[in-house]
Amino acid sequence: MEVEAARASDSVSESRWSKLAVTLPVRNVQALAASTGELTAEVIERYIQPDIDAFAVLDEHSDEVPVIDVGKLSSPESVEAEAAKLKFACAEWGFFQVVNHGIPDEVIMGMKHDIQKFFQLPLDVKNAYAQRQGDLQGYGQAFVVSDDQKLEWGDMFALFAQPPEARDMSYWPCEPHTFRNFIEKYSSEVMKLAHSLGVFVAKTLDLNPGPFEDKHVAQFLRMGYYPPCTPMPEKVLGFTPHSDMSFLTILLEVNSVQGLQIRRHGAWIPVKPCRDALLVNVGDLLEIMTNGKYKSIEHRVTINAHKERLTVSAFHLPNYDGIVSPILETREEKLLYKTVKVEEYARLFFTNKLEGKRALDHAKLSQ
Ligand SMILES: O=C(O)CCC(=O)C(=O)O
Ligand SMILES: [Fe+2]
Repeated sequence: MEVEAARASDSVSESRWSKLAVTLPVRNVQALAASTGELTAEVIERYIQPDIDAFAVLDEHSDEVPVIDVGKLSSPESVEAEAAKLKFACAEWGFFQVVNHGIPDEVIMGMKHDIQKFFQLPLDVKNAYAQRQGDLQGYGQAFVVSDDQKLEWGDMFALFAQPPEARDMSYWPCEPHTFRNFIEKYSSEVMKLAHSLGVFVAKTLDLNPGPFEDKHVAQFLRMGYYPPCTPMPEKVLGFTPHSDMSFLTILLEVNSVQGLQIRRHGAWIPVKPCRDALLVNVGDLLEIMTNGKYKSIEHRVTINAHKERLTVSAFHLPNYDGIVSPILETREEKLLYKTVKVEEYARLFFTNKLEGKRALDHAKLSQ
């Protein structure tokens, strides 16, 4: 009975998330990159990013992203020091690597293997999977809202995952044949991790974990494929600068090819992929909930001249029908953000092209 009820209300929320993913059809970049003869100056023009060099890239800071050991957060002897590191990471970086995250190695290895196989499938096979779940499951490029907009040098396959007891996997890809099973396991494990990180995050602010636990009942999995760009890798981006709408995002860097850069003190810091870690970032909704103490940081994806990059982003989102409110630590604390309706915030986020932090600016109270 309970599962049935969850299914009914979740499917309402599911179809409502799906209405947001409006995007114009554009060419598949993987196919384009493979057909070098077609890469004329005119074609590539649409991908050239005029502001790509606007800020310095500081390679020398690339191994400074904080590392959080989940094992240490769970043990009474080490929890205090590790929680202090977590607090610093969320407040000062908005990004951190997690090690000892508890996700079994075979799940991560299986997911990594099958994703690479999946992207090698013919385009029509991938497209067919994308059309099976309406707008919720997509293949190609998201957020293309106008014909003259610059395009990103990457494709994605995205799908929506409910909590394990309510999910419908019948639309998920089953090629290679183990893929659906690995997506299911990976998605569940990452959801559990997001859940426990949410609780640890609440503890670092001495807040009641309740509201932090129920803020990620839905998950979008975005599998990204960024082909090499032989003619001009330094002029294109796999993902333009944006902050994530989520509560927490957890990123798996499938083949450890570097590409992600995060905005810090006005410059871009490349993040060095770490084989045994997952990369976590604070999303807009967590910034709002913490009244700005934890930061949803802008990031972008650069492109390699010779190597493809594959990633899986797992965005953890609250219920579509809910609200997110800033939670204050003390009565004296000044309120800096509005309470947002998830539905309205999502609409704002998805209908604006992701230019920096525009959606989040709307949630700030003018001082
Ligand atoms: O693929 C990546 O490295 C990051 C992608 C990203 O920023 C996102 O999916 O929001
Ligand atoms: Fe992102």
